[in-house]
Amino acid sequence: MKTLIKNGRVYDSKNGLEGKYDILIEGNKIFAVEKEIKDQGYQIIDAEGKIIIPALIDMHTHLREPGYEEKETVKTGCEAAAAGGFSAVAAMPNTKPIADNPAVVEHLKLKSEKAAVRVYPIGSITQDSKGEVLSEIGTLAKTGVKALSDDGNPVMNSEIMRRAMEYASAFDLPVIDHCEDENLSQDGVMHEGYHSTIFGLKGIPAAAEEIMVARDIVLAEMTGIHLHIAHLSTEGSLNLVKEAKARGVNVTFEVTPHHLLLTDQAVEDYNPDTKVHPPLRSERDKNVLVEALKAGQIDVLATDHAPHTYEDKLGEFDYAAFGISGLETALGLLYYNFIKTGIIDWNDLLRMYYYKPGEILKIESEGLKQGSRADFLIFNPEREWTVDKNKFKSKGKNTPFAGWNLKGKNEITFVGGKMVYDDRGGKNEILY
Ligand SMILES: NC(=O)N[C@@H](CC(=O)O)C(=O)O
Ligand SMILES: [Zn+2]
Ligand SMILES: [Zn+2]
Repeated sequence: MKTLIKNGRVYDSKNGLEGKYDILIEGNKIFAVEKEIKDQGYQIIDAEGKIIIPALIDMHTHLREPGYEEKETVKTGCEAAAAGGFSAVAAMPNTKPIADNPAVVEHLKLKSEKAAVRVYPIGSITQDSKGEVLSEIGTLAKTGVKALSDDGNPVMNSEIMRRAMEYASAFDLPVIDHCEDENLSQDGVMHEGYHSTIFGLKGIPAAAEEIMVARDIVLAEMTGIHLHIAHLSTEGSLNLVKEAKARGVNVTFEVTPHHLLLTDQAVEDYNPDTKVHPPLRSERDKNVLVEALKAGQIDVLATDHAPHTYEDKLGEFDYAAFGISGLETALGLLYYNFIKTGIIDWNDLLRMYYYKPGEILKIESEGLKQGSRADFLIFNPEREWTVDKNKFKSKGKNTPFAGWNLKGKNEITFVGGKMVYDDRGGKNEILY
């Protein structure tokens, strides 16, 4: 049975598409994309007034399984991804146990088989992500990890990082680093600056991130590997990466929606859902990141979806867990704040949230063309909605965006030719 999506406005400039097109899908593939396809008894989805783009790829997601199933499971995390308009996520290895060996990676692959979206495993750089002994990088590569990262933790020892990069290059894997000098961040809980002083909270200076970004760039230059900086959040880090790129260093970076939209001022009510690594930064940092977004200088957008339980976030700000549950708000926030306002367009979004992550992870990301996998989303730009964490598919209700009123929402996600999410008329349904 073929399905015909009619009358949608399609954006995918890489495949020469911008305007009204009909899309015919058969099995898991796109059979045709044409100005008009005649109905020959197909199953029809009317996308009049809707926008169709390739479904997004989130290269920084925490699925928490195995070990922290109370926070999230592969099933719930992938449902959240489907609802958010993603067809694929890359899963960070900071589970329990850490994905530093083939058994944990195989477990994830098995769990992912029945999930709503595709899952690409990331292996840890060091055993138990302790930063002391390298993981078995060759074995991890054979198991199919798409990158290496100790995310959640920095690799403090520069010698270990150097060796990790050398091994990674032998297997053509990018190294994704969570840049944080722990001697500087210590037990800080928010960005160090005016607001941390006023709120009486221990700060994490911008330098804690920037020093590690600088070190990693030096090591990437020395080893020639592809370095990817996770959740870049400061002006200083951005400048370091820009300079390195200009010198020809193979470095890319990602920015999260929350660092583009919130500042350290958001911590003023001591809401633990504003507590995240790296911390929400200064107004200036945020503005500089938005300028970079506008100038086309950001490589990748990524959620850093970090779900936690209510209990993990309960109590005093100082003791709450770090992290924001981001998969179900990312696209709505980015559309309403940056696309609708003309700061970026749909093709910019695709470059940062589909093509570049696909290229970095070396995974299929061919967009909307005949013969490619039918992974796309149907977005309703007129739909008004309010972020309601109780409607999240994710177990992680920890969002600082609760109650935000947005216009424009993902309504349908197709993964491999199958509709996995349907929110027409507010159904908010996952379909298997
Ligand atoms: N971002 C966070 O604040 N938390 C992440 C870890 C990480 O991305 O560093 C988590 O795993 O909870
Ligand atoms: Zn991190
Ligand atoms: Zn993370």
